[in-house]
Amino acid sequence: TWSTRPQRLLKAVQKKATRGDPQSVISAIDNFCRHKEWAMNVGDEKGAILDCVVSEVNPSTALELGTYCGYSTVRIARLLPPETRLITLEFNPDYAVVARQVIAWAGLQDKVELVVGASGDLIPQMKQQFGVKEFDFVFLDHWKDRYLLDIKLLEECGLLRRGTVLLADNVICPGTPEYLEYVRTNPRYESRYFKSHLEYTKVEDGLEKSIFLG
Ligand SMILES: O=C(NCCCCCn1ccc2cnccc21)c1cc(-c2ccc(F)cc2)cc(O)c1O
Ligand SMILES: [Mg+2]
Repeated sequence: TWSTRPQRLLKAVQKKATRGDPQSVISAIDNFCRHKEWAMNVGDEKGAILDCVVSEVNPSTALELGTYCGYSTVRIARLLPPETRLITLEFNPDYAVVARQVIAWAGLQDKVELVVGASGDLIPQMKQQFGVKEFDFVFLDHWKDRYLLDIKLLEECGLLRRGTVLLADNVICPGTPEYLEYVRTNPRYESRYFKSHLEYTKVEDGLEKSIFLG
């Protein structure tokens, strides 16, 4: 039976990275994706911007939509102080199996709660089921046509507060035009575009940082 790309990425982490060393896990994935097989991690260039925003926000409770193999999960969780938590949602159970092992290899499993399911079903459960009061930071990296629906859902569920920072991947490639239009024109958001490139390529892409003004 053939292995999948996420399984081959995990093998590269287990071969090249040091257990308990998040930076070595990040480097192992970036090297695999740059030199062996492209994969849709946020990557090192956009990842550095993600690091800056996470460090600036220093969130107590963070949400990631779209775990994939756990690359951005590790990037975010490695910057979180003790007693803070990152909830990450993944729709594809096979991706989740790989991501759990990548996150564990980095030694970050105590900071991360990986939940398998669809954002539309899980976001309304965040307060009751997951004991979340509100999110300080949200990283959007899932289905591009769900970004706008899901920030409206987060608003409706009272999960955003004045100052919550939303950071969206792929606003140029593959692109999220309705989302961009909304956060850039709605007076309840203060938005800024960070120009970058599609992971491991020269194609333009970028991150949109939007602060919810309440
Ligand atoms: O599609 C992308 N990501 C989403 C994958 C599926 C997420 C599913 N999912 C996860 C949680 C969750 C919760 N609820 C509902 C659904 C949910 C993506 C694609 C590209 C890309 C690909 C080809 C190309 F030629 C150029 C660019 C680059 C990226 O960086 C990406 O992120
Ligand atoms: Mg992405």
